[in-house]
Order: sequence, then structure tokens, then C-alpha cells
Amino acid sequence: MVLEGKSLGYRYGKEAWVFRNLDIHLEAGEIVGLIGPSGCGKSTLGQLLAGHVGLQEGRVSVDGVPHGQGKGLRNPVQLVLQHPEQAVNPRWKLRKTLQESGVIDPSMQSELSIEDDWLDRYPNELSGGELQRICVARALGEQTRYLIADEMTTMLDAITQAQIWRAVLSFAERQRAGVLVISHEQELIKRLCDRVISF
Ligand SMILES: Nc1ncnc2c1ncn2[C@@H]1O[C@H](COP(=O)(O)OP(=O)(O)OP(=O)(O)O)[C@@H](O)[C@H]1O
Repeated sequence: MVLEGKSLGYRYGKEAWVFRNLDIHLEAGEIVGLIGPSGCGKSTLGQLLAGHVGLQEGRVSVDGVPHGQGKGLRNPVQLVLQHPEQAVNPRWKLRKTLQESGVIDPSMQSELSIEDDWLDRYPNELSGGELQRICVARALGEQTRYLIADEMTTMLDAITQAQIWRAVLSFAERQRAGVLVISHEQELIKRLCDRVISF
């Protein structure tokens, strides 16, 4: 079981190629760090692997099946970004947002200390850390095989960071899910990852 990108190349419009001929693989159950200087293309690669942008060169497969664009919340490759407020519908109460990905395991809700009362609020009625915990819970549905965490906890306080990563690691172990950790925080990468890819 593996998430695999082969000979990937991507450019924005007619700009220079961000990267070309890039190969990457993430096995089930593996926690892998992705590091590199600002602007080298880490987030772009994350979006390609998750199918959030269309392939231009190369291919992506998930457990041997070609992975295309636009699979939404049933996508086996989930991407969580730094800013949760950009990832939710501001006009939906959070119960609806959370239910988008199917039934959430109640133990996940409690591991992330998501209070029931938050689910009856709108996104702007929660703190950034509370909202990010909801986005993480939404990404860790039963269909998720791989998680791409792109600076997922960068903006959060140490306690919330630790809580989110504890929940993600226990999910990864239970589901044998692979996790790609994109981060500038060397210490976090060192602590979490089995292997590190330098871009
Ligand atoms: N929507 C876009 N339109 C045009 N260029 C873009 C766009 N998004 C990113 N780029 C450019 O593509 C390159 C790669 O950006 P990307 O965000 O993938 O890098 P990154 O390694 O994740 O950077 P950082 O570590 O700063 O988050 C950069 O030169 C960036 O300016």
C-alpha cells in the first residue's frame, strides 16, 4: 500500500517549472517529513498528491489506483492546511462541516477535545485552534488512507499542537495511514517522522 507520485512536474501558468521529474512515495503507516526552503514547491506537491490541482506531468497513484482531481471529502488522500478558516464554509454550522466526511468516530472527537457545543456554532465563533481540531477530525474519516499535513499546526500553541499530533499518530497507527508532514519546524519533524525527504 503506497501513495506514489512519479515523474511529477508542475508550473503556474507560463512561469518557470516549480519542479519536474519528481518521484515521491509514502507507504501505509509511515510518517514522513517533507522539508525544504521557502518557495521550493512543498505545498504545490501536497496539492498534487491530494488531487487538489490537476496533474500536468507525471502521475499519482493511491494503492495502485490512478489518483485524479476532485474527490472531495471521500478522498483517500486528505490535505490539511495551516488556516482552518479558509477550509470551511463560513455559512455552515460546524456540525454540518464535520458531517461532510461521513460519521466521525466519537473517540476521535474526544481525543481532539472537540466539545459538542462547538458544533452548533459558526466557524467565526471558534478560536483558530478549536477550528483546526474540527478540520483535523473531518480529515481523519474512515476512508482516509493518507494525510498530508501542510504546516497544519504552525499557528497553534504548544498544547493544541501536541494534542493534534497525538490524535493523528494514533489514527495513523489504528488505520495504518501514511502521513506526510510538511513543516519548517525541525524539532517537530525530528520528533514525529520515521524518515525525512529534503526537497
Ligand atoms: N497560485 C500561484 N500562482 C503562481 N505562482 C505560485 C502560486 N502558488 C505558488 N506559486 C509559486 O510556486 C512556487 C512554489 O510554491 P509553494 O507554495 O509550493 O512552495 P513551498 O515550498 O510550500 O513554500 P513555503 O515553504 O514558503 O510555504 C513559489 O515560487 C511560489 O511563488
